[in-house]
Amino acid sequence: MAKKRKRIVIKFGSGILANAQGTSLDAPQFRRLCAEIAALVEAGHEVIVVSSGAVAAGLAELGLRERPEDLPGKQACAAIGQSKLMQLYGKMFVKHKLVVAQLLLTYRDLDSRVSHANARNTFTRLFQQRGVVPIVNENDSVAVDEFGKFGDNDKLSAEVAVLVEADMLILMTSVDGLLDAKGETVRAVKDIEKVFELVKPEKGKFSVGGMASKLQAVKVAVEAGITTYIAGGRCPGRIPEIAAGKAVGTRFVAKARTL
Ligand SMILES: Nc1ncnc2c1ncn2[C@@H]1O[C@H](COP(=O)(O)OP(=O)(O)O)[C@@H](O)[C@H]1O
Ligand SMILES: N[C@@H](CCC(=O)OP(=O)(O)O)C(=O)O
Repeated sequence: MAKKRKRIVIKFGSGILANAQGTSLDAPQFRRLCAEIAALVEAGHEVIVVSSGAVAAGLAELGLRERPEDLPGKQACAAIGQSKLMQLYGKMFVKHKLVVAQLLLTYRDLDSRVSHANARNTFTRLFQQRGVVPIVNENDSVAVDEFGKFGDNDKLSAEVAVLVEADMLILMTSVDGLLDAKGETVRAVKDIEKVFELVKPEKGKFSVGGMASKLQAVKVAVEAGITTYIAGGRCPGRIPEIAAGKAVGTRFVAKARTL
């Protein structure tokens, strides 16, 4: 019998959190996404949000219109933007009597058994406290490539889903799923290896990952036995629909879990 209360990791990409110009965060969009998550928590699910958007949120303060190429520029943007991001989540979730918890992770926080266990213990304790929504991002202001950066939040969200033994991972993005060569949404994928050929090089102006990184992340999650979805983050209702098992976006079938 399907579990009624699920542990769900939901990733929001930059493209669905920034406004069209990319100069600030899209507050109405945050309001709706947070309301949909609050309804899941109210229904008894445990939800972790992996949120991009820090760099996009910091651009305007530095007088920039595009993602900076240089590392200090990106890190300064993230340092400013991360606090704006959390302020906005805090403001939206408090309306639903929910508290936000910020977890900024680097690759190093998950690459050894000890640090892995520490991170997992934090999530476990947060879930014991009903009414908390953990919000995860990469610790961009200090993580640098040569010291093992995740690089994109698709990968990070899959690692978090594995860490907490999630039942489901949902990647909310600017398209309503993986599109085939005719531009139609692929409804279900049983063999992840067969769909990499559908990836096109384009991605959102403020995004890092692109579809290739999403499929890499999906592979990690489904191989760990976690059902994964890619779905449209600007389509109202997708989050509750997926949680209820409706066929929206693209569903990637999980491999059987090994003991
Ligand atoms: N086969 C495909 N199906 C859907 N989107 C694709 C495909 N190949 C490439 N893409 C691109 O992936 C983008 C989504 O990834 P990205 O821009 O990184 O979003 P996010 O900020 O949510 O991580 C889409 O806007 C689209 O341009
Ligand atoms: N950690 C970065 C986002 C990195 C990232 O993966 O972005 P995206 O491809 O939009 O999910 C930030 O907060 O801006």
